[in-house]
Amino acid sequence: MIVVSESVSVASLSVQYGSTLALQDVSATFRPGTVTALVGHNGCGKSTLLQTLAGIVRPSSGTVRTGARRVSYVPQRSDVNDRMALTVGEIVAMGTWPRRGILGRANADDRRAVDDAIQRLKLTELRSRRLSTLSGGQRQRALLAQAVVENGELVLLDEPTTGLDAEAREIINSIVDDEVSRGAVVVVATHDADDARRADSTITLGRGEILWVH
Ligand SMILES: Nc1ncnc2c1ncn2[C@@H]1O[C@H](COP(=O)(O)OP(=O)(O)OP(=O)(O)O)[C@@H](O)[C@H]1O
Repeated sequence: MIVVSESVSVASLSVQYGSTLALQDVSATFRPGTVTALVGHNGCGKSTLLQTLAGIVRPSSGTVRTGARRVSYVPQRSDVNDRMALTVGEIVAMGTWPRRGILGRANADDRRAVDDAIQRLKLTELRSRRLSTLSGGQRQRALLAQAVVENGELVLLDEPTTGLDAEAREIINSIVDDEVSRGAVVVVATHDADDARRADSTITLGRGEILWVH
């Protein structure tokens, strides 16, 4: 159950990588129980905004307010190291680490959360397979299952449905709906027109600046 009711926001946010200004004076609000889609051309700053909300990238100026939220961030699957000798089950179980620490013992609730996420993302048959042996859609479902176990109040998804077939997209969309129903703030970077249509609001970025909000 989500209890954080205030919105997540960024104000006058700028992010610079060396001489590249990836975000410029971006201000936006993300409300609990809603999905916001970030859209725009390649390189317009979508991933940078997600990573700044996740606390991975530090702003050059401006503020990020996420409240006391647990953050679940799922990067673009092409950015995930697939040489890790980890099985789907192990990847999903890593979602319990924020609660118990890497060395902590998993309790019955942790095991139940992992089993539940594996079932909801239809990964039961793939549980013992290594990430490197999975298709793109299977890999995306495994990464999302880890985020589901984390049970974050701010859920950041980078191109979760890009290149996936209708069945995988349906599974992922139903998880996004569930996250929204439990009151999470969900932000999705996407090139997919359907994802943008499904969202409660859409922020269009162009060269690091907000062009439109609707
Ligand atoms: N680690 C980095 N170091 C230097 N420049 C970077 C880095 N990450 C991103 N950039 C640059 O910042 C700008 C914004 O990139 P970002 O990845 O946020 O865009 P994006 O909208 O997510 O793109 P895509 O749709 O291709 O995923 C681009 O010009 C990119 O080249």
